Amino acid sequence: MAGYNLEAIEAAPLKEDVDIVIPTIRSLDFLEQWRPFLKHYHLIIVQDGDPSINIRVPEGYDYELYNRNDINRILGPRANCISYKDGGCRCFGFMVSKKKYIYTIDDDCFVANDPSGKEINVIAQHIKNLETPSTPHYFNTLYDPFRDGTDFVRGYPFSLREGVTTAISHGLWLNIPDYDAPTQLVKPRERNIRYVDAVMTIPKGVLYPMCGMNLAFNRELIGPAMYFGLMGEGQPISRYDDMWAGWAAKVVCDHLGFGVKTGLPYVWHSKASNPFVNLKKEHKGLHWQEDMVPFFQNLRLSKESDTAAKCYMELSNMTKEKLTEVDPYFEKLADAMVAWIEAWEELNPPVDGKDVKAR
Ligand SMILES: O=c1ccn([C@@H]2O[C@H](COP(=O)(O)OP(=O)(O)O[C@H]3O[C@@H](CO)[C@H](O)[C@H]3O)[C@@H](O)[C@H]2O)c(=O)[nH]1
Ligand SMILES: [Mn+2]
Repeated sequence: MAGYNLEAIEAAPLKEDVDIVIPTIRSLDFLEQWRPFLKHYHLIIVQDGDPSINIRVPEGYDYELYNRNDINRILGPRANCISYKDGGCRCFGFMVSKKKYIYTIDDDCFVANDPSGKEINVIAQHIKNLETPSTPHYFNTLYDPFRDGTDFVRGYPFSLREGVTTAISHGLWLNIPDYDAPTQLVKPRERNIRYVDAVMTIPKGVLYPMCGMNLAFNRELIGPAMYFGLMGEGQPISRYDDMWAGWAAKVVCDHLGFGVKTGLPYVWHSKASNPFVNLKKEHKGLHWQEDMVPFFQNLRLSKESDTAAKCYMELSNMTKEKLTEVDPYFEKLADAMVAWIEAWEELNPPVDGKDVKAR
């Protein structure tokens, strides 16, 4: 099996095909440490909060920066679908990008070291995850069979070894783990010190809690489904932006025949957000997830939905139909999902009428 070796990868793989999307309501000083790995890439900075505040971008980076005034100007009435005062605003960056791949990272994430002490090139690993197939139909017990030094194990059907195209690469975090507020409250000093040297495909039909902190995806395959929901100020829920996107994108990937991987690369997550503030923001999500997860687990998209955008419009109808009984908020979210797709298609008209179809 053709393997790959990260060592052989140039320092900035596919730099013309990747945009780095960063939501920030704080500071971009963290980019100083990322310079060796990110300096060749174009940044899309989505500035949340008060647009009159000037955010300094460290020298030497090629970037575009959008604040709330820009979002309102560009999207007009549809700007209401982009969260305010929630990291979910980052999805505006996904929409305005023109690149094939997106890497999104939080502004409190730094370069992590692997057990040998080597600094981790997150982009190189995410690109390799996205450029090699996923194996959602049958679990390989030696994990990612496309890495150097491993392969499909005995008993793995050859008819399944081609795998499927990978759409999402979900990285992890050392130090501050992405725990919900109740867990943070009972384990305030817990730190993730366990570096697991593995990349795994999330099996078809299985959902997962997607964290937006260290995440890459193929925008052409799954971009329209990566809407980070309607959260933050004026909404009854926050900090479920990435969760909503992760559940929706996974059911769309399963339907369209794309794969989702999780594991390497790691970042070093430095800031523990305030658990009491987080509890206030996410408490409805703690209840509603008991309904949202079964909703996504049980839904079936129609065969006419053969692109991510069509799947997402169908998901919006299902959200309105099935989740509004949980709370009227979901009717507003369903409408925001439609506005998101309309805005996406206005900014990203399908190239020569084609949109990426199911595989
Ligand atoms: O109102 C806001 C709050 C935050 N941001 C930016 O979003 C990311 C994540 O913020 P933060 O590091 O404070 O959040 P965590 O609890 O550590 O991270 C988890 O919650 C998710 C946020 O929904 C996040 O993706 C998870 O990893 C930072 O870049 C903040 O600057 C914002 O733009 N607006
Ligand atoms: Mn954080």
